[in-house]
Amino acid sequence: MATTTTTSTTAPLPALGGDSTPASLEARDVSAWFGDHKVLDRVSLTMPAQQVTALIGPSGCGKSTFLRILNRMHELIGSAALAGQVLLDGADIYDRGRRITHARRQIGMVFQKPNPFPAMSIYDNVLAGLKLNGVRATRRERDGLVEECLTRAGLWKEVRDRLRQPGGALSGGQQQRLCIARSLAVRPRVLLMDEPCSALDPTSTRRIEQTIHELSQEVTIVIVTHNMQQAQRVSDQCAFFLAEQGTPGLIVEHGPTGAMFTSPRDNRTADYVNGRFG
Ligand SMILES: Nc1ncnc2c1ncn2[C@@H]1O[C@H](COP(=O)(O)OP(=O)(O)OP(=O)(O)O)[C@@H](O)[C@H]1O
Repeated sequence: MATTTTTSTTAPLPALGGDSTPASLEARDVSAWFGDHKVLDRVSLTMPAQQVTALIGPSGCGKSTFLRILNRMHELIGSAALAGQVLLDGADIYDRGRRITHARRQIGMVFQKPNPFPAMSIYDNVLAGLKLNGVRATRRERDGLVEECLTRAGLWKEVRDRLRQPGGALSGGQQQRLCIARSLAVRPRVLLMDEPCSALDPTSTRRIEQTIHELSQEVTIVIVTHNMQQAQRVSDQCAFFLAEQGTPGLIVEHGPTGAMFTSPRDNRTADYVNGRFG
C-alpha cells in the first residue's frame, strides 16, 4: 500500500493501490453460482482502459452478478461460487495471495441507489474511503482532495459553500454524484456502476451521464443499464447478456456500441435493442 506523508504539501495524495492510471479489465470464462443455481456460463469480455463498457440485457440475466465479480463482491454472499479469471491489466484479482482489499481499492463501485452516509457531512463523505483505509493526510491535502473529487464528479460548484452540511440533505442526483466523488477519492483505476441513474429524474440522469463522459478518460468505466438510449449515449462498447429459458446467462454479442445498435449480428440482440423483448 502506498504511504501518505503528513507534511504540508499541495501534491495530490497518491493512490492507495499504488497506481491510479486507468486499467483494462478482462473476464475469462467466468461462471457463477448461487448454491447449485448456475447464473453465468463461461463469460469472457475485455473492458479496455479509458473506455466505457455498457452491460445490457433483460432482468435476471446476470449483469449485476457479473459486475460484482469484477471487484470481488460476489464472494461476500454466502451461497456464491465462481470459476474463471478476472484480469486487471493482466493480473488475476482472484490469485491466491492477492488480498480482497487490493481489488476493491483499484476497482470502485457505485450502486443503483445513492448510499452516502446521510448524517455525515458532504466533506467527510468524500473522505470516508480514506478513513476506512487508515490513510492520514494533512488538512490541506484533505481539502485539496475533497475539491478535486467533487469537481471530477461534477458537484463542486453546487456544494462548495455547504461542505459541512449532511450528505443526506442533497437531492438524489447530487447524492449519487457525492457517491461517485467518494469512490474517486481512493483513486480507483476502474469504476463499476450498477444502474446508477435508475433512481433519478431525467435531469439528474443527464448530469450523471455527463459526469461519466468527463471521467471516462481518467478511469475505466463499466456500467449496467436497462436504458438503451443511455447505453448509446455513454458507452464505447456494449455487451448483450441473455439467459434463455432457465439457462445461465451468457454474452450473446459484444462490440462497438454504434454497431450493436445499428447492425447487430445476432437476431436476439436486434430484438432486444429495438425493444421487442426485455
Ligand atoms: N444473492 C442472491 N442469491 C441467490 N440468487 C441470486 C442472488 N442474486 C442474484 N441471484 C440470481 O442470479 C440471477 C442473476 O441475477 P442478477 O441480479 O445478476 O441479474 P441482472 O441481469 O442484474 O438483473 P436485473 O437487471 O433485474 O438487476 C437471477 O436468477 C437472480 O435471481
